[in-house]
Amino acid sequence: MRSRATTPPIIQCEKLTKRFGSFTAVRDLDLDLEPGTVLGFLGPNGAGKSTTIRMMLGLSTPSSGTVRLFGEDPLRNRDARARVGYSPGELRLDDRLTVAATLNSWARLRGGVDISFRDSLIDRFGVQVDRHVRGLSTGNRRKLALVGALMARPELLILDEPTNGLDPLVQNEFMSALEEVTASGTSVLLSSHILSEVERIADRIIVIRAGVVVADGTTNELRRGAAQEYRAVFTGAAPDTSTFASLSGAQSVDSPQADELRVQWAGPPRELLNKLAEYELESLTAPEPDLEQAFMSYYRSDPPHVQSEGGA
Ligand SMILES: Nc1ncnc2c1ncn2[C@@H]1O[C@H](COP(=O)(O)OP(=O)(O)OP(=O)(O)O)[C@@H](O)[C@H]1O
Repeated sequence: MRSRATTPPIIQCEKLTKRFGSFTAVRDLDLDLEPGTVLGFLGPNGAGKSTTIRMMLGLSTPSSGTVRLFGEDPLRNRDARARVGYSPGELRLDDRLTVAATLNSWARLRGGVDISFRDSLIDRFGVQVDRHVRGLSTGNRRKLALVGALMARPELLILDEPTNGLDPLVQNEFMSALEEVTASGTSVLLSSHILSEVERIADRIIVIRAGVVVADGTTNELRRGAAQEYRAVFTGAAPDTSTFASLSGAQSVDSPQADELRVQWAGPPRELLNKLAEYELESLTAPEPDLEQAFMSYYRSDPPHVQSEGGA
């Protein structure tokens, strides 16, 4: 057995960059997906997730930098691509086919489909195989694509917003199916807007915004690095919000009551505490940030270590 340390990453991006004309959609992106792990790929609309995924699959040519899939250049090596189950964010299906014919055509293209596993997925997600693709709802189209991605038990799943359009029951069923395949060693790149879904399954999370990685770590590491809310209640009227908004760690300052300030703060709190010490405080509390809030702070503003270049 090869030791984990010597096994190359399943996907490796180094300084991966994609420009469309003068617009940079992905800039200097470094990313490793280790074998047998789930990497959550999070970011707001237009962050560059799909563009990155398309380069990983050899569907788009990088402007600069490199991407390796199973150690190979995905633009040159189709064998590497054949080892991936991919569910794209935007589904392009042949409307003339039935669901069954669509699955059969994908099975012929890639080979190696486990028919009984495919049928169990069809049952599990409630896919109606005799329907025409033309009349399918967004959710039913998505279910079809997910069966297609999973059915050959690929070594790597690349899932671009896989639960988009699914009702909560199917979403849950899909996440359970995903947990089962990851338990058996499948590697996954899971791009999503839904933080709870990523947290449920990801070993590591990368957050991308405006084409740049703004956070990379385990869920707990990211939670620790994200902004913390401090709630200060003053014995008299609260100072003006601008007094605190100008401090270097302040991301936002609100005054929900005349005697209270709520400060979203990134980094060590010394500067904030020094400023607060200039006032008479009734209480100071710092509630545990929920994950949703923690990630919102990554979405909203530049952490100090990120250099923003030219607004791209
Ligand atoms: N072919 C293209 N030509 C020009 N601009 C493009 C092209 N493809 C993507 N872009 C732009 O690149 C940026 C990143 O898009 P991308 O689809 O990768 O984002 P995303 O993170 O997947 O977003 P979403 O979550 O909304 O799907 C967007 O501003 C998009 O408009």
